[in-house]
Amino acid sequence: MAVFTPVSLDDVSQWITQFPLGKPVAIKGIASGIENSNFFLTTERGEYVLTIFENLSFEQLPFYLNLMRHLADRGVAVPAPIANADGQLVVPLHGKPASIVTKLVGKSQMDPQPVHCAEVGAMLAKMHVAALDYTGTQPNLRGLDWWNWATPQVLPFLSDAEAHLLRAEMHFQEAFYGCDTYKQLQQGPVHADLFRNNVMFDGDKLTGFFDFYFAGCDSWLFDVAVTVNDWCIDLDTGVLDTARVRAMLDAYHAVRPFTEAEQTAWQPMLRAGALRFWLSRLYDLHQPREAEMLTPHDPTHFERILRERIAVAAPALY
Ligand SMILES: Nc1ncnc2c1ncn2[C@@H]1O[C@H](COP(=O)(O)OP(=O)(O)OP(=O)(O)O)[C@@H](O)[C@H]1O
Ligand SMILES: N[C@@H](CCO)C(=O)O
Repeated sequence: MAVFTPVSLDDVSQWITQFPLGKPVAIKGIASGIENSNFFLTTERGEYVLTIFENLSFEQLPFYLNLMRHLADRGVAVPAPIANADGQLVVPLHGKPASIVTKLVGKSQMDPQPVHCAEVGAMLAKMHVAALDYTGTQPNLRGLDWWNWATPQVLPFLSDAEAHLLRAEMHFQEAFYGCDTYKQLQQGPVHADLFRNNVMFDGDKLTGFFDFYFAGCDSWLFDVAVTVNDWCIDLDTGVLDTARVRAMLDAYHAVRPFTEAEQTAWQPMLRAGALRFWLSRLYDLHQPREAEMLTPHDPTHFERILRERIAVAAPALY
């Protein structure tokens, strides 16, 4: 159940007059999602998603919502945030920050085929290019600095073999992030959490990326690695499926050609993408936030992926 702050039609009838959306007709809580309270909101003008943010603040949210607005304005398939009469995308509701965005058609594709991976690859490249002139700045808050901070927090809970892997991989990634090739990688706003459950499909057609709340500025290649590590694997083993990897990378490359530096950095970056989620899942498991309500994701999934990426070279970028 993911409605932490209930909202009724009565609650929104006055509140919504600040938006150019006409009268509200229906509101329905969305059960999935673990971070925020989400609702499908139907008004005279159409269908929208209303989100009440349970953890992010009024100061933090503009980076994400302005980025989504920027992308939507440039034809990238993302929910378009709706501004109120004062041009604000984030406004209080029941004392918490809230926003309204357009509703994407379709559902998540949890058993992706090469055709879906190609759609994701092409839209990801389009998104990277479209975000280049976005003026908001924020680092990836789950980047190398966070890994360095989180590592000592989780080490006491790990077996010797896990601790050895984590220390060795942190050492490897520190060296990689410091090398000349890494410094040549194109950086810009990235989604950084583009898993299967954060993309909507209508049949085989991609209708949108959503859940931008881990977005930040990082290398484009990191975004590609995170996405490949979720969309193009056998979920039981973490082994890459060459047909899906090729479909995603070729479609990306056709929109925004990969560079030589990216080709060189590809194998270590896939390891970085696996380490990031191994570490965050370990952290959420061993250091849960107060009031955490749901079972954390399984860290061993990403430990397996990391070991696999170390042992077996992935298909080349191009
Ligand atoms: N713009 C949208 N259009 C259609 N459906 C949406 C939209 N935004 C969210 N949803 C639906 O709401 C669900 C929850 O959204 P979301 O994943 O963003 O929630 P969350 O609380 O931020 O959770 P989590 O961090 O677990 O992903 C999604 O799985 C999706 O079904
Ligand atoms: N995609 C993340 C959860 C945060 O959205 C994970 O699978 O660990």
